[in-house]
Amino acid sequence: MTATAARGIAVVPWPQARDTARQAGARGLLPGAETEPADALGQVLAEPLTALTDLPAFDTSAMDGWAVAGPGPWRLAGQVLAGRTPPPLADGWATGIATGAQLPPGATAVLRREDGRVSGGPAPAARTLRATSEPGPGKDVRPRGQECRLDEQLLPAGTLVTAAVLGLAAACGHDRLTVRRRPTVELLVLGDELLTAGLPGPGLVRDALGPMLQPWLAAAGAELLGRRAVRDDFGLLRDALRHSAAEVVITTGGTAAGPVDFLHAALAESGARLLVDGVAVRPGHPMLLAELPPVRPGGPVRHLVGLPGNPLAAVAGTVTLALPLLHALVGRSAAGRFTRTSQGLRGLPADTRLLPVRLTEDGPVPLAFDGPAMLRGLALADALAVLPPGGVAAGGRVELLPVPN
Ligand SMILES: Nc1nc2c(c(=O)[nH]1)N[C@H]1C(S)=C(S)[C@@H](COP(=O)(O)OP(=O)(O)OC[C@H]3O[C@@H](n4cnc5c(N)ncnc54)[C@H](O)[C@@H]3O)O[C@H]1N2
Ligand code: MOO
Repeated sequence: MTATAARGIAVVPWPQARDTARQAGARGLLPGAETEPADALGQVLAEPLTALTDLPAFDTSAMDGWAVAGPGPWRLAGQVLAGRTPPPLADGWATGIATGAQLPPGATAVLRREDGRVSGGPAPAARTLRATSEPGPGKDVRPRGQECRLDEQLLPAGTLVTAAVLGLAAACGHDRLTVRRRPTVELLVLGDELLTAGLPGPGLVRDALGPMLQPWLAAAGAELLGRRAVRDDFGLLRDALRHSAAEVVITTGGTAAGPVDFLHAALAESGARLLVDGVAVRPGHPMLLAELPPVRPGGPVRHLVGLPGNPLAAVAGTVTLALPLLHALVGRSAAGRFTRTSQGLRGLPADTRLLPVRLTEDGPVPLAFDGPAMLRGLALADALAVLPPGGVAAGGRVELLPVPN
């Protein structure tokens, strides 16, 4: 029999929940805008990155030494430094050249400094260059267009702009990049028992989710409009949902069936449509995803991700629903990360298990303190391993999900 969540939607298998979040985001793909490259870091290319030039843009010396024309020995004429435009080189002549300098027209190869001997008088033209090891045609030359040609597509739309992408974009001549606008996010932290400073006391716990989710979501490309504590009050929560200006509202806590777990009721009163209400995964079982009606008639649909209050369960909800939704809103390609495990990894009979692991030479190693209310294992983890029902046998393939870093 299919397990059913309290509000009547079937609890879905973990892969289906993630797909639903991706599809919801893809329906709301955000527009692209041109930006300064430095501001594009962590955002996603809205258009393919194409080369604005051949790379290299000119035939380039790959070594310090001499540009030579034809077979040796050669007579010597001057030198070419990086940044200069050299005169042509006639057959039988050589010129000193630096790594990265433009090869003179007529040069056929580069002779490395350590492979040549110069003999003869003090005047350069009276000197002769001989090779201890004759360079074949094109040796140590990076020919124009070796890396790419003008207009060639280098990266597809959907690529995350990393430091390496900024470097490549600069190398091929870009002064602006077109990236998707960041999705706006509001984080609502629910629970009267939560403290934002000081020591946990009787019945009181420190809010562990605000400090973890805020930087994590920002690093995932969200524009945080704010993080607010919302008391355990139905009306306050309903109004916070109704009026949030964010495209994605993320709540923590209140997803289950406790006396002050008002999230389902507040969603119902706000006119929300549940897309996921409970997932066959541990931890994180009561996570949910909903569409929220626009704040003003005709405005865009908003989304709500309800993360369970137990901290590791909230992490599970983040990787299952929040990040796939946010990534799909900006069209970020959903490339999976996989590894092999040398030891068997124990799963659950019917649910997916998300397990904090360290990555070692032998594959993922489970960390202790992986209970739903704990973060101690996660804080040492390199990833969360996705263990389908029944687990993964030794030698099997395991999907890895990101953890906050
Ligand atoms: N009768 C049932 N009880 C519970 C069920 C269930 O199916 N039936 N599911 C359990 C599971 S699984 C989880 S996970 C939790 C989810 O609970 P809620 O989302 O309603 O969260 P709360 O009740 O508000 O809090 C649970 C737990 O987490 C602590 N918490 C909450 N927010 C934070 C925070 N920001 N930082 C640190 N700790 C936080 C809170 O104090 C509670 O200890 O429900 C089970 N119960
Ligand atoms: O989803 Mo809950 O995390 O199993 O405690």
